[in-house]
Amino acid sequence: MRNLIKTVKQIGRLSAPYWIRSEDRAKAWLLILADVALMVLVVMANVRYNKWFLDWTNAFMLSNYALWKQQLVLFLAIAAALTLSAGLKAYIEGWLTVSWRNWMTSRYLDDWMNNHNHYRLQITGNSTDNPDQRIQEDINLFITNFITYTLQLIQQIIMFAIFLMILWDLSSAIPLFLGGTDWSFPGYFIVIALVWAFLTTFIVHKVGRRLVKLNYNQQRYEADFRFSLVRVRENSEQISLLRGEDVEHESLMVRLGDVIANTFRVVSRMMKTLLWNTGLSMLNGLVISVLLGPSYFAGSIPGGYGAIMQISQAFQTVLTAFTFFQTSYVGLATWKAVINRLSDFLDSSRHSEEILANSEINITKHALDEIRVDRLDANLPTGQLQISAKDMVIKHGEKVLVKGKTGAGKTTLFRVIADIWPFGQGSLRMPEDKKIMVLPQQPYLPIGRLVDAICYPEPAEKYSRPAIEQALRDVDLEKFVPRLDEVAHWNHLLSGGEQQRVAVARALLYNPDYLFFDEATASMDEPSEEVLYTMLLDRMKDATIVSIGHRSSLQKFHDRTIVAEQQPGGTYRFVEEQAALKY
Ligand SMILES: Nc1ncnc2c1ncn2[C@@H]1O[C@H](COP(=O)(O)OP(=O)(O)OP(=O)(O)O)[C@@H](O)[C@H]1O
Repeated sequence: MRNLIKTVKQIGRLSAPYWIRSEDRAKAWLLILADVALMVLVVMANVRYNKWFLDWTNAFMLSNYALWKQQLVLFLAIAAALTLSAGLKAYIEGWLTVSWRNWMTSRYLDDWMNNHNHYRLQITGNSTDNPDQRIQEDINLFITNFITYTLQLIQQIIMFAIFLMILWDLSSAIPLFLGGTDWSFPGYFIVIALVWAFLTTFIVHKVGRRLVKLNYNQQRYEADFRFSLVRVRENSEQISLLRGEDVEHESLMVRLGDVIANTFRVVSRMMKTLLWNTGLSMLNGLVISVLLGPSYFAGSIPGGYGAIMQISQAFQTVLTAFTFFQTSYVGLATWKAVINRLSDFLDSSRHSEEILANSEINITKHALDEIRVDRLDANLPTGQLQISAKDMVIKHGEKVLVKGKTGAGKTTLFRVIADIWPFGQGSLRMPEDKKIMVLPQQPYLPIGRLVDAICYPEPAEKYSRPAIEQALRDVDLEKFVPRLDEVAHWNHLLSGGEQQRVAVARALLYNPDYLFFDEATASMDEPSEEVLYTMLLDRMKDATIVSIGHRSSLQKFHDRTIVAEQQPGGTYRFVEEQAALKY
C-alpha cells in the first residue's frame, strides 16, 4: 500500500507540472477530454454492436427483409462510428504525446543544463546513470504509458459504474446457497468481486514485483551498451591506432552480456507473472458460476440459466475493472521502472542544485578590475582537500603563468575561478561586468558548420564574415576560410593543433577581458606556439591572460608565475614564484 501511495505521488510529481502549470495545459485537457469522449463513444458503439448482432440474426431467422435492411443501415452507421473514432483517437493521443513530450523534455533539458548540473552529475559520479537515455527515452515511455493506462483506467471505471448497479440489484434478487444456508447479503456480488480481485492482485504482485527493479536495470544496461558503442564511434581513430578493436569487442560483449543476462531474468520473471496472471484471469470466468452452482441446481435462482449468464457477464465486467492492476501487471511494472528512473533523475538534479547552494566557496563581484582569491581550500568531490591558495591577486592586463606537477590541481583552480567547482571552502572576488573565457586543452567543437564551431557558444551571426575570416588567418588557418560553411564533425577532422587554433580564433572573436589558457596550445609545436602567443599578446594587449603550461618557452610571454607547491599531506598550495622572467 505504501508503495502504491509512493507511486501515485511520483506520477503526480512527474505529470502535474504539465497538466497544472504548463502553458499547454488548456490544450492538453481539451485533447484528453476529446479522447475520453471518443472512448465513451466506442464503448457505446460496442454495446450497440452486441445488440445489433442479435437483431441481425433474428432478421435471418424470421426472414424479415425490412428488419434486415434496417439493420444493414444500422451496421454501416456503427462501423463508421467505430472506424472514425479509432482513427481520430489515435491522432489525438499522438498529438497529446508529442506536445507533452516536447514540453517535458525541454523542462528536463533545462534542469540538466541549469547551473552546470550536467557537469556536476558527471563529476560526482551520481547514481543517475545515463541521463541522456532518461531524457530521450524514458520521458517518451512515461508519457505513452501514462496516456494508455489512464485511459484504460477511465474505461474500466465507466464499465464498472454501469455494471456495478446491475450487480447490486442482482445481489438482492439471487440467493447464495452454500451447505444448505443462504449466505447472501446486500451487494454480496460486489464484495466477492472485491475480495477475489484483492486476492489475485496480491498473488500477482508477490510474484511480479521484482520486475520493476529488473526493468529499471534493463534500461540501464541497454543505455550503457549504447553509450559504449557511441564511445567506440567517437574514438575510432585512437582505437584503430592502438589496435584496440579486440579489447573493445570484448568489452562491448561484456556490456551485451549484461543486457542479455538481465533480459533472461526479465523474461523468466515475466513468464512466472504471466502464468499466474493468465491462470487467475481464466478463473475469473468461473468464480461466480461455481459459487452459484449449488443454488442453481437447487432450483432457487429466479430466471434460471439466463440469470446466471447475466450475472456472469456483469460480474466479469466488474471484476475486470477490479483486477485492472493484476491483468496489466507486466506493463505497469515496466512503467513503474520508467517512473523510478525519471524520479531519480529529478532527485539527482535537486541534489546537484543543493550541492551548489550549499557550496562554501563564496564567489562575489567587486568593482575592482582584478581577480582576488582571498582564501581557498578546494576539495575533490569526495571531500578530500586538493588545493589551497591565499591572497592571490590577478590584476587587470597581467599575463600570468601557472605551473605545477601533473595532477597538482591547476585545472581545478581554473574550474573554481570559472565558478563550476563547488567543492571546498573559500572566498573569491571577481571583477564585475568583465568577460571571462576558459580554453581547455581539448576544445569542444560542436558537429555542424565550421563557422558555428569557431563562434561557439555565440551564434555565428554575432560576428561579421570578414572578422571570422580574419580570426582564421590570425591563427594560421587561412586554408579553412573557403570551408567555413562545411558541415562536419570538426573534432574528428582537424588535427589537435588545428583544433586548438580554432579555439584561439574563438577567443579572438569573443575578445574576453580575462582569458584562461589551460594548456590550450600544448598540441602545437614550440615555434607555432610562440608565433601564436606573440600574435595573441599583440591583439589582446589589455586582456588578462592566465596560462597553464609546462613548457619553459612560455615563461617569456608572462609577467609572473604562480606555482603549485606540494604540501606534506600531498595537497598543493598555489604560491608566487619569485624568479619569473619578464616578457
Ligand atoms: N571529478 C573528479 N573526481 C575525482 N578526482 C578528480 C576529479 N577531477 C579531478 N580529479 C583529480 O584532481 C586532481 C587534480 O586534477 P587537475 O585536472 O586539476 O590537475 P592538473 O594540475 O590540471 O593536471 P594536468 O597538468 O595533468 O592537467 C587529479 O589528481 C585528478 O585525478
